Amino acid sequence: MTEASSAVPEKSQGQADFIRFDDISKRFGKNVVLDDLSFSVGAGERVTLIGPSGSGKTTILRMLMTLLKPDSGTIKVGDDYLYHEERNGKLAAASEAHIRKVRGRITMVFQQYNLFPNMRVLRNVTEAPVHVLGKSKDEAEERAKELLEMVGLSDKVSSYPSQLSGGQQQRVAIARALAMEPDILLLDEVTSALDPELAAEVLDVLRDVAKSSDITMLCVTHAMKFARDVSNRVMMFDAGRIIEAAPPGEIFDSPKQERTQKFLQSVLDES
Ligand SMILES: Nc1ncnc2c1ncn2[C@@H]1O[C@H](COP(=O)(O)OP(=O)(O)OP(=O)(O)O)[C@@H](O)[C@H]1O
Repeated sequence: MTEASSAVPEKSQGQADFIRFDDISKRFGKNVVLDDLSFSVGAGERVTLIGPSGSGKTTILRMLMTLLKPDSGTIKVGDDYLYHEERNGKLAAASEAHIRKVRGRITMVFQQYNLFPNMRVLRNVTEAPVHVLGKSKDEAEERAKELLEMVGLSDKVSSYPSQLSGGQQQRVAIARALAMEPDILLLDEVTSALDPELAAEVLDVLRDVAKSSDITMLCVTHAMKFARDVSNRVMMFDAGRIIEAAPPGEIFDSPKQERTQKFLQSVLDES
């Protein structure tokens, strides 16, 4: 079993093991993607997942979104189970109603912004709060305007996504995610498709989000400076296991594992 300690940030008043993965395994055919993986994340903690391509980082985020089911093990968010291994070793998925409840607390921003192309920016942000959270149109619009101001796009509320740069579209996607008032924000390589300048704008917005809220963040990224600024903890994945987990200063300045050193060097060489 691979156990990564969970450092709870001083600022967090919340649960130390808000998100728990216990003995999670997942394989696709012969490809073992997650190998008996256990870790926990405290409420309000910001955790960055790093590691080579194919090491299982996105798989973890997708399981939290219930887009993907583990083969075995238990995943818990707060007091709610997403997947639960029973005594007989069988995997029990939580009920649909239960999953909906947990899903309502988690949102994810993807590498591709996935905005609705036929809707203006404002409606992109209000659509789910109105139809999923049941907010009134006025209330949703008021909040959407605040969020669009926060991401620096007040002047784009009436634009269509195709009229925006990639960085602007990604900032709309962040506003849209936050409009769902999540407890947990999952970020999957959100700047990988962007030029450095546009990526920097998006990362600045995320720095502000991290500073101004107590949202729990799990972030897959190659943007190491951002990870250093924002994270409480960095977890290094290799072949479906966490081989090292530590605060960013420690892992970036004096990684213990040779594999981590090599990976960080390769990221530096790329940039
Ligand atoms: N639906 C699927 N069917 C088959 N194999 C899959 C599927 N989804 C993921 N995989 C495989 O699982 C492994 C882990 O993928 P995952 O996307 O979690 O890695 P990652 O660490 O996020 O990598 P990257 O940085 O490239 O996104 C990869 O080998 C991938 O090819």
